[in-house]
Amino acid sequence: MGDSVIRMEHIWTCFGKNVVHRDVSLSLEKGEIFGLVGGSGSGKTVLMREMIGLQEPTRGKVFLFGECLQDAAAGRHQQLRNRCGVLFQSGALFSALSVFENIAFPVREVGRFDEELIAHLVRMKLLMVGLTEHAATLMPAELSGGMIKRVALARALVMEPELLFLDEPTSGLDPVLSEEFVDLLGGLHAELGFTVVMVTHDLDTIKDLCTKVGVLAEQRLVVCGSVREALASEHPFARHYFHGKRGNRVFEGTD
Ligand SMILES: Nc1ncnc2c1ncn2[C@@H]1O[C@H](COP(=O)(O)OP(=O)(O)OP(=O)(O)O)[C@@H](O)[C@H]1O
Repeated sequence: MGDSVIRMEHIWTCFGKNVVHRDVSLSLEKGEIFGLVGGSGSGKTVLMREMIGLQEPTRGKVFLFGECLQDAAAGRHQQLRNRCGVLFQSGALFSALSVFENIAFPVREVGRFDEELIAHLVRMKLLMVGLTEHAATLMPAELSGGMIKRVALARALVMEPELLFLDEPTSGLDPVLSEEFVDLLGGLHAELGFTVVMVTHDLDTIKDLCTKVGVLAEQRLVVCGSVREALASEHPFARHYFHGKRGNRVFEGTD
């Protein structure tokens, strides 16, 4: 328990009368890949924002790297966030900046690295995500969907985060590119050992990558365990989700 990268204790989130989370608790250990699933509007994004301190739950406590965010002094949140990388759903690259400047952006924000080191960090991360140095000179409009994801991943990794947040990392990719991206992530995870929290609708990603799955339904985390536990859940949403036509095809042979 002391080694949890993230721990949430009895989280309630309410927007006026809209109760989004009702007593949600979870704990993630170092190196885990956590996949968060749930219907549209079930509160996946809000829960992820609460984990990183971008949003305050109505009740309950969030511990990031062992520190309680609610008790942490102002300014400390940013220091803790600097240990995290975030990849937003659409890639969210800055369209007016080159690939180089996009990847360098988080480094420049910290503001204590010289140009030589920045260039080195950017080059390393480009190679890490399977792009050549030539890609650094391109503008986002010149990139394919798969390349955008890779650049966004390079940017999320540039500060060598211990914890990576991915919001639907394979959305918008065709099955082949999606599989390539999942392989890339799996390889980098094995090499670098970071912890991952991802929101995803993609059952293949869950099967191939996730060590733990959380299912949000009816304001609660109705499953929080291994893929096998998720498959065994009796909750109607989980049953429908994992044992629909597609689920059965993806998880065939998994017990
Ligand atoms: N700032 C806010 N003010 C009021 N309501 C909000 C706010 N942010 C989120 N909500 C509400 O919280 C609920 C959960 O939203 P959230 O974006 O976390 O869902 P989600 O599971 O990520 O959905 P999707 O899969 O469609 O992206 C929704 O009902 C949403 O309208």
